Amino acid sequence: MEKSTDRPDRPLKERRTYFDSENRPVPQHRDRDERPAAPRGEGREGRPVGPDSGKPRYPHRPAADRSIDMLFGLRPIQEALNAARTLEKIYLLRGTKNSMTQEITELAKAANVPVSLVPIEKLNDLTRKNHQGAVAFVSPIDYQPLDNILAGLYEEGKTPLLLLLDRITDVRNFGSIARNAECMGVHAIVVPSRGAAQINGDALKTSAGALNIIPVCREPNLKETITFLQQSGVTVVACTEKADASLEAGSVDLTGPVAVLMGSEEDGISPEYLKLADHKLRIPMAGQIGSLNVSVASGIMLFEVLRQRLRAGA
Ligand SMILES: C[S@@+](CC[C@H](N)C(=O)[O-])C[C@H]1O[C@@H](n2cnc3c(N)ncnc32)[C@H](O)[C@@H]1O
Repeated sequence: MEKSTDRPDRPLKERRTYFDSENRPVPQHRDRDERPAAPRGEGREGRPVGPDSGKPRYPHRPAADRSIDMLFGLRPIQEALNAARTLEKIYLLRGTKNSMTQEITELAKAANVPVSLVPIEKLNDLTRKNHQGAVAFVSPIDYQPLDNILAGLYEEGKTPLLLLLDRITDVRNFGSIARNAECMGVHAIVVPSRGAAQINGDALKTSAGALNIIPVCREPNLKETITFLQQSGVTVVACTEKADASLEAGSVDLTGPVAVLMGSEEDGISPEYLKLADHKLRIPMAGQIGSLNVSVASGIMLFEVLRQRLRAGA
């Protein structure tokens, strides 16, 4: 059986800074150069592996008003970003150029919040014309930094199991995948900043509450994320109906640190991610339809990871 971990000694790469030396969250909109240095350990782009303080590694912010799920107008959105509120996405009126929209765009970029430039009709539909050229969707969850979660898992002696979702856009598929993930022992779900399903009330409901339990990490570039994970000793396994290797053959050891990669409903897994993956596995099928629903496929794949780990006594 192929061993799934062949890079035990590779260090975590440098990443962004998320916490100061007191373990307080650093607002993500600040210029990187203004941020305090990582307290200890290696960090990608100055992002620490995590302070060894015994305090919660990724504390939740004081409860924001979760009943407000949309913000209208430039000033409220700017203030929300400055207060490090978690936004799902921002719509700005196409063609508007002023200092406030420029600032919002920069703050959003630093906070990994996708911004779309949209026609006025879209904003009017959402807000009964009361938008001043800007609408934002407030997230019902706080996204968490992947580096800290990974470092925390290693420090706690756990074997990381992560789920990478490449552009899963259907909200209910996403919720259902989160439920599978939570039930199968996944430690964190990773989604791209752009092209992921909006996390909203429907997603929470379909997840049966899993999204309140399992951390979700929003990453600006999944290609870099895959490389970072591999350099951190995590084997990336692409789950694709196009793979030659079949899951039931049991040829891949999934008992080490593993990230399972699932592809989008429309296009599957991006070729550039497939190239990077350490293994590609296919779930055998006996019918005529070419592929399973991605939520079903994730459940089967994650069950195989759990099955191997239980057998190994993990
Ligand atoms: C609906 S499928 C994508 C089909 C898409 N039309 C394509 O061309 O790839 C969505 C995702 O579910 C997973 N999936 C579906 N069936 C699978 C199978 N038999 N084996 C492994 N993964 C599967 C893969 O991750 C796939 O990218």
